[in-house]
Amino acid sequence: MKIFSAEQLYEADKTTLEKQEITSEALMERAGTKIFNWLQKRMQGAPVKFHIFCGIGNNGGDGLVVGRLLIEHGYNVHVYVVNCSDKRSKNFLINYDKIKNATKKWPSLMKGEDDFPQINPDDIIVDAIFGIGLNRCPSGWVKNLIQYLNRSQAFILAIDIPSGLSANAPLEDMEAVIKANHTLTFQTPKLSFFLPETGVFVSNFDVLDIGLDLEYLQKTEPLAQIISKAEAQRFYRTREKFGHKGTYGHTLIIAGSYGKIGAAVLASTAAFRIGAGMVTAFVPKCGYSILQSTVPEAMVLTDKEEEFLSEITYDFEPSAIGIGMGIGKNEATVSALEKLFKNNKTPFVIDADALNIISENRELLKSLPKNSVLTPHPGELKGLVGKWKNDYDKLEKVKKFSKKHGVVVIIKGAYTITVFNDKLYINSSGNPGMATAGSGDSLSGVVAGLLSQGYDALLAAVFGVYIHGRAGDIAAELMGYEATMASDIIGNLSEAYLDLFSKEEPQSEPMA
Ligand SMILES: NC(=O)C1=CN([C@@H]2O[C@H](COP(=O)(O)OP(=O)(O)OC[C@H]3O[C@@H](n4cnc5c(N)ncnc54)[C@H](OP(=O)(O)O)[C@@H]3O)[C@@H](O)[C@H]2O)[C@@H](O)CC1
Ligand SMILES: [K+]
Repeated sequence: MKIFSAEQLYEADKTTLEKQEITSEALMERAGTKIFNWLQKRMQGAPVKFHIFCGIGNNGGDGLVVGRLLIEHGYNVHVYVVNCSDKRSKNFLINYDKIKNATKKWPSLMKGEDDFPQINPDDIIVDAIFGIGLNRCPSGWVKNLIQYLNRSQAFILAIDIPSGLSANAPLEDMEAVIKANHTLTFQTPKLSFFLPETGVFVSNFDVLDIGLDLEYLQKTEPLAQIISKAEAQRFYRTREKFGHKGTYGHTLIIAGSYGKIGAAVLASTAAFRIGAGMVTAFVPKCGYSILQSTVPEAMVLTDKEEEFLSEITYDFEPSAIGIGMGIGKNEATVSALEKLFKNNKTPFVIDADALNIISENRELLKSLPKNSVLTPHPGELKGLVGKWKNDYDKLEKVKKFSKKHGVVVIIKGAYTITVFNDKLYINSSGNPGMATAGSGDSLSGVVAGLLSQGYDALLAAVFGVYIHGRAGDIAAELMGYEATMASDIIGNLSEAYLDLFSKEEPQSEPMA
């Protein structure tokens, strides 16, 4: 699924009206009806009280349509107009009249704090104050209203986007945003739903298809692409009937130091589980017996040092190398890394301490093999690209870094985002149970294992992140978030593969 900017959505709206020869009023009726149907399916006429807060733009217009339809179907509804300006939109005004005609009374006009209504915790609030047309921070009594609604404990359903949040621009005032329990967003989700600073206001969302012009949506380059099951199915490469272990490559995992040999174990196992034909682990001497006994399928090479890596030598041609997990930052390890990178054309996954070493020895960036996949967590990312002002600034910095060094960067987080040049791929699988030690090591093993099977760097990254997240979802379904460990994620890679082609993904489900 594609993510479009607010500007592109307005353009799509315009094209739709022209091509479908409908009025903007009809499109708003369509959008409002989608919201109403969603509610009706779940509420089934329940006598719960709805408070619908409408702004004076088209988001408010949507709120008026929903209010009218709910009232016509016998629901207990109070509609308020948050009268923050005189510049009411045309479709707001049309629907303002329509609700008056249908109900024989005007909605309540709110002009300040004295008009704030009493709201009980078991009421439902529909937030239609601002949509994607927000052009400044809510202030004054409107900001106070937003805070009042957030404090009410009532369930808040946001239309299109929680009011106060921009679709694709940074947040200026954390205190002036509706904290929605659920958001029903039109046509495509908005970029701010997926970024840590703004995504916290959108705990769950559904996408409602309002029939915007398909041709426009297909041909327009989006801000970002969401990767879910449908996309992952397309990325998957069928295993050949006459393939042999050599066909699926030989992954070299260079990982571990004294006390952190587990990182090498996890990454090697993950590389196998994702389908690498052979895996060799390169570890300090102290890791030899551990690897041989915990991953008997793997071959093991050891450094001359007992506890850390100092010189990386191997006598075969790996098809991919995963490096950095648990290696520490010993001086000898730094120069070993430098030598390894120089003139090496093997596809690389670079993780953890290898990233920290690069951050602290920036000359290493020059020898970074092109098309490497880097897998930083936020701390490691800061080391690579510098501090950022906000999540949008972060994305721009990473795009620049990716372009400059010719590498794929996986920004790990609640929604992991893969960046390659100007393109963003947002992963939809995964869960909070995966925030656990070793989860990153297993992802590096997965991506390295895919690279060695011949997936190119971007595909290995995007597909690997999806499958890894899906394995984490299956693990969490069985064990719960708290008990899920990295080895459980690896243990469920098989299920994640099987799940790719097993059953249909439910439509319009929340993506978290
Ligand atoms: N595009 C589509 O495909 C479809 C879109 N649809 C719907 O339209 C919505 C977008 O509608 P929209 O463009 O009218 O903007 P909206 O968010 O209602 O607000 C604009 C108004 O708010 C005002 N204002 C802004 N910021 C403010 C602030 N901080 N504090 C105070 N005022 C502020 C601003 O005032 P002004 O800047 O003029 O003073 C203006 O009057 C979209 O989210 C979706 O729900 C669907 O109906 C159908 C298909
Ligand atoms: K809204």
